[in-house]
Order: sequence, then C-alpha cells, then structure tokens
Amino acid sequence: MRELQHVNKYFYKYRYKLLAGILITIVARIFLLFTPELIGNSVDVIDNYRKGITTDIAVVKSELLINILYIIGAAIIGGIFTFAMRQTIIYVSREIEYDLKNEVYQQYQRLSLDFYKSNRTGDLMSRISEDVGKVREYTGPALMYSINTVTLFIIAIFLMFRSAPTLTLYTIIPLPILSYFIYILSKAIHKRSTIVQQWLAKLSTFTQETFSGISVIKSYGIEGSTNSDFDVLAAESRQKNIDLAKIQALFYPLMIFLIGLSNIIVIYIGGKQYIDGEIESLGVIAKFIIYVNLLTWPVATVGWVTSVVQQAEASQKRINEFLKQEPSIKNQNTEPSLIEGAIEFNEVSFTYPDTNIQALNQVSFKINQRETMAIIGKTGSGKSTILDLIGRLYDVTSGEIRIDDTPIKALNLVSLREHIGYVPQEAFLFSDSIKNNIMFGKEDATEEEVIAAAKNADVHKNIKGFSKGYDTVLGERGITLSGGQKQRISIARAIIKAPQILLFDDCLSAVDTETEEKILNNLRKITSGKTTIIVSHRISSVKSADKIVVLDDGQIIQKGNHNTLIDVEGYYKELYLKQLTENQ
Ligand SMILES: Nc1ncnc2c1ncn2[C@@H]1O[C@H](COP(=O)(O)OP(=O)(O)OP(=O)(O)O)[C@@H](O)[C@H]1O
Repeated sequence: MRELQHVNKYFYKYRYKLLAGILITIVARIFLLFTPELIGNSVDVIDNYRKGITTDIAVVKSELLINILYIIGAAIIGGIFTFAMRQTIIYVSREIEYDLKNEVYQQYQRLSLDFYKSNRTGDLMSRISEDVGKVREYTGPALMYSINTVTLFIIAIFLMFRSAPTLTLYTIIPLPILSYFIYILSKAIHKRSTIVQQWLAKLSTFTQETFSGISVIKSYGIEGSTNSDFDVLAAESRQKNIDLAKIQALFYPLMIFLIGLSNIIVIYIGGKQYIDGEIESLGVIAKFIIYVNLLTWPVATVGWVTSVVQQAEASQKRINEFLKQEPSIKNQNTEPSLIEGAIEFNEVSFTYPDTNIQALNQVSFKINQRETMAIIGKTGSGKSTILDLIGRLYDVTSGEIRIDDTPIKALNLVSLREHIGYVPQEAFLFSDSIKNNIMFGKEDATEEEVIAAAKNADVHKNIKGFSKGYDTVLGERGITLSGGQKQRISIARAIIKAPQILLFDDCLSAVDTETEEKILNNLRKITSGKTTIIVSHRISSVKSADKIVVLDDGQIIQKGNHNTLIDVEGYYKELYLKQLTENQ
C-alpha cells in the first residue's frame, strides 16, 4: 500500500464527502439488516399460531401486516441510502480520477523531449487511462464494498450470535473459503483480461496503421496479405477472449455453490438444533438463511477487493515512476527575461542521448539582433539540431549558447520560448479549425491579425477558397491540406506571435519557387526587426540572408554571405551552380 499513499492527499481533499459517504453506507446496511429479523419474526408469528400459542387469527394477521409494512419501509429507506452511498463514494472516486489524470497530464507537459523519446506513446496513454482507472477502482468501489462488508459483517454476526451462537459458527465457516476462491479467481481474471487488452491494443495499432497507410496498401495491391495478417491477429485475440470467458464463467457457479453449501449447513445444523430444542423457534432458521445470502456477496468482495487493491498498487507504482521524474531541461530562472535576439554559439557540440549520434561538433557562429542567418547543408548534417538547441529542447553536450550575451541556461525558459517562433520541418496541425490552428501562436489574436498572418504566409487565398473559410476544420474529420498549404499555415502560426527570434526549418520545401519568393518577400518585411534563422536546401531561400553557414556532418565548413560564398570553391558554389542549371 506504500505506492497508494500518493492518493491520500485526494482522500483528504474530499474528506467531508467521503465521511458522509461512509456514514450513509453504514445507515444503508443497518436498514438492510432489518429484513432478516422481520422475516424471522413473521415466521415465528405463523409458527406460534400453528403451535396454538396464539389463537386469535386477527392478531396473527395484524402482526404479519405490521412486519410486512416494516419490511417495505426498511427496503425503501435502505434503497434511498444505497443510492446516496453510490452518489457520494463513487462520485468522489470520479473526482479523484479526474484530479489524478490532470496531475499525470501536467507532468507529461513538464517533461522534456528526451522523456518522449525513451517512452512509447502507447505506454504514456495507458498510464493516464488504464492505470488511473485501476486506481479509481481502489478509491471508489473497493472502498465502498469494504465499508459495506465490514458494517454488514459486524452487525449481522452480532445479531446472529445473539440468537444462535453455535449455528452462527457453522454458518460462517464456508465464508473465508469463498473469499479465498474469489481472490484466486479475480487474480486469474485480471491476468487474462490484461492479455485481452494487450491483444486489443495490437489489433487497434494494426488497423490504425492500415487506415493511415490505405493509399500505399491499395496502390501496391496488398489488400489480400493485409487481410490475412489481420486474420492471424484477430484469431489470436479471439482465443484470448475465449480463455477469459472460460474463467469468468466459473465465477457465478462458484458463488451459487458456496451459497448453496451455507444454506444446506443452516438447514441441516439449524434443523437438528431445533429438533433438539437448542433453538427456540423456526424463525431463527428462516432469518439465518437470509443472513447467509446477505453475507455471501460482501464476503466474496473481500477477495475481489484484495485483488483490486493489488492491481491499484501496481498501477500507482507505474504512475509514481512518471510523477517522480524531473524534466532534464530545468528552468533555472524564475524571473522573466527580456529577449532581444542576439544568438551566439561557442564551440557547441551535441550528442543525442538516446542514439549517441553526434549531431554537432564544435559549432561556433554569431547572429546579431535583427540579422538573418541561413543554414544550408546536406541531409542529416545537423541543421534542425541547431534550431532545437536555440529553443532549449535539448541542452548542449559541450560548449555554450548565449542569447543577448547571457548563457541560455540562465534565461527564464518560458520567456525564451515565448520569444521564439518556430516553424518545424514537418508542419503539424491540430484537428481543429484553421483559425484556431493559426491562433495557437497567439491565443488572444484578433480576426484581422489572423488574416494578416495568413496573407503574409501567402495562404489567405487558399483559405478563402474553402466554403467555411477560416472555420474550416482540419484533420481526420475535416479536410486534408496539401503539404505546401500545411507549411504556410504553420508559418502563419509562427509570425502571428511576432516573436523576437524566428526559426524556419526547411519550411518552404513543399511550395513552388514563385510562392517561395512571395513568402520570403513578405517575411523580409515582417521580420525586419527580428532575428531570423532559415534552414533550407535551396539557394533561392538563403541567398538574401545577412549570413550563411554551410554545415557538413555536424561541422561548419563554410561561412559568409551569398556573394562571398559563390566566389569560392566549395559546397555552396557547387549547389548554386547545380540549382541554377536545374532552374533553366
Ligand atoms: N531526436 C533525435 N534523436 C536522435 N538522433 C537524432 C534526432 N534528431 C536527429 N538525430 C540525428 O542527428 C543527426 C542530425 O540530424 P538533423 O535533423 O539535425 O539534420 P538536418 O541537417 O536537419 O537534416 P535534414 O536536412 O534531413 O532535415 C542525424 O544523424 C539524425 O539521425
């Protein structure tokens, strides 16, 4: 239970509601326990009439009627309290589930990129859904059934002992055995249902991939083999479900068998004791049968609750492992920082921690505030890595980055990122309206600002062409944009922010040279006061930059501007001549 102590703070948060729930549960159970006593009384009334102890049938009838009314009254009040019991305890467990999900999600947001590299998305999803769900069962149903069982057990055993102590002992003997069997069964059910879940996850990953790659599947004509792969997975999944169903099918017969066994014991031992005169009335046997049936479920839940607590403990352990992790990129300055935009790399080297690939090797350059620098180089030469380091998505392995002459680590991380507008290589748009996708860069942007950003990114006309304009929804349930349209919306999102530093990572690769020229002209106007870095494979995108660096295998091999670089032999001049002839 050590790991589950984490949720105690939530129990404390909802303590009043929880306390009310516990009291309501106790009251509900007390009313439930009126029934066996009243049934026992009714049987005694009839028995006494048969034995001739009561002779007046009118008295018998009125006593029976009173008992019936009491039974109905107790059932109604017990029912109302049982309803309130679920409304309080289960409600609290839903609140705790909500809080815990938020806590896990907030932690996910805090953690750095390397965390996402070393954990699979599926695992992260299951922490927040399945594991939190298991913990909820502990905070709600398990708690409710435990209080239920304890209350019912204490009161019922007290009442039973009072009227027939020996019979009580015989009656409760099978109950711990029942509880043990249910525990074993619950564990086995859990094990098999986990396997079923895993197969379900495999099936959904397979189908999801098939659907996203449906055009490749169709164009290669491999529907048949995809179908047979799915068949194999589905057959295995069916078998796992059958295994689970088999063990689940044992649950009720086992319960019925053990209830039956207890009933037989009550009738056999109780009957014998009645004949021997050890029990004074038949009503005792009648109410004991009801007690046995009332106690069986709660006792069975002891086994179930034990298994739920064990699962919740394991789930909370996994959640705690995540919650304990500290982001590798730490904000060391809580005061806001003023960012003006001068960037300096001093012998920066960087090795990706997960792959050990050295992406940058002793890179040094300086960009003054308001300057534009372009980075050009072969694929995999480390261009994107430079941009990631400026946004502090990773910290350098050696060397130093300074922004406005301050070490990047000494700046407030939030201020730094607020002042950066980043357009990634692969535009990522959310399944939301175009307007909201652009406003992601500035949540309080006006309609005019959105339109101005779209115009500068040369995508306004395209958006206007859609019937719903800026309200057009993108993604699975919306329209699919072309690669170039996505890139331009992504640019609009960065420029609406009007940041001090703009980072464009090869984000014009999917647009034609004419549109590229238009966007670059617009950008030149709006980025005139900003520091800009443009990564590209095209000379046309970089030629007007104040500075150009050429990267190769993580090292700077050339530095200068367009005019100086085309004058010297090297990668830049070669690329320039090649692209010149391609465009002719
Ligand atoms: N997240 C990552 N984790 C591990 N290694 C990475 C990661 N991103 C890039 N790399 C590796 O670092 C090296 C530099 O990659 P980077 O993306 O910076 O190159 P690039 O010049 O931007 O390439 P391209 O022009 O193809 O975009 C490559 O060898 C790449 O495999």
